[in-house]
Amino acid sequence: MTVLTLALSKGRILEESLPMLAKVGLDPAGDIDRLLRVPSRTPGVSLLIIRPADVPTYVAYGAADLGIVGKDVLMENGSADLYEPLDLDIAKCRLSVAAKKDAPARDPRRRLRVATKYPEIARRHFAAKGEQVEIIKLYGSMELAPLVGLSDVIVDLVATGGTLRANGLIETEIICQVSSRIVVNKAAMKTKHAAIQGLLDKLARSGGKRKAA
Ligand SMILES: Nc1ncnc2c1ncn2[C@@H]1O[C@H](COP(=O)(O)OP(=O)(O)OP(=O)(O)O)[C@@H](O)[C@H]1O
Ligand SMILES: O=P(O)(O)OC[C@H]1O[C@H](OP(=O)(O)OP(=O)(O)O)[C@H](O)[C@@H]1O
Repeated sequence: MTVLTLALSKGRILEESLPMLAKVGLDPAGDIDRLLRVPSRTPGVSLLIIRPADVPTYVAYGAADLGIVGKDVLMENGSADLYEPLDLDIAKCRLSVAAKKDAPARDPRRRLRVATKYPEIARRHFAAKGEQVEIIKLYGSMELAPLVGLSDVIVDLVATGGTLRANGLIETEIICQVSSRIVVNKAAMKTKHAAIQGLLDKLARSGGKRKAA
């Protein structure tokens, strides 16, 4: 019988979280190739392997009790429906503004064009500076946009800076630091408190940083 369901962000976060999950017996019990729901090595805890952007939705609706997801996704989609008790300190990067290294000066009467997968974060960032911008929503390869004149700047994740450098872009502003977080369904935190707390304690002991309440 499933006692707890944990939603994992497939891709980079899954790869980076597996060593920590293995330490506490929460890694998949078998091969996860193509499987979307798998038992973990802890009886009663099952795992969902889903796209990062879907994790907050599964947890908010209670289809999963907990999830692992990047702070970038939480900031973009809003996380008011979720508790965020632990910072796992993995998949670390930052959200930044970047532009072409040799970009010519822009006509100040024209609004800055910003290409990004994070329209809400970008809008909030520029609004806080009193700047009205035109946001162009993209789904990947943001670095291409300034190179082909689609946008003046991008808002994207930067880790080593290698992708920016390879494409002749420079980081002009850091918006915030990003790492992966544990999120918890608010109702489950009450109804399954002991099981969830036990799991959070284990993850905290294996490297997760507790967030102030
Ligand atoms: N270069 C990076 N270094 C460290 N962490 C990163 C890096 N890029 C992304 N991340 C983190 O990993 C998360 C997932 O990134 P990943 O590239 O695996 O998926 P995605 O391409 O955003 O998702 P999807 O498959 O749904 O398009 C991001 O939300 C972010 O928190
Ligand atoms: O500063 P760096 O170390 O180069 O990392 C930054 C890159 O990493 C992410 O892309 P990812 O490699 O996940 O590819 P994707 O966006 O196509 O999934 C991000 O979107 C950047 O393109």
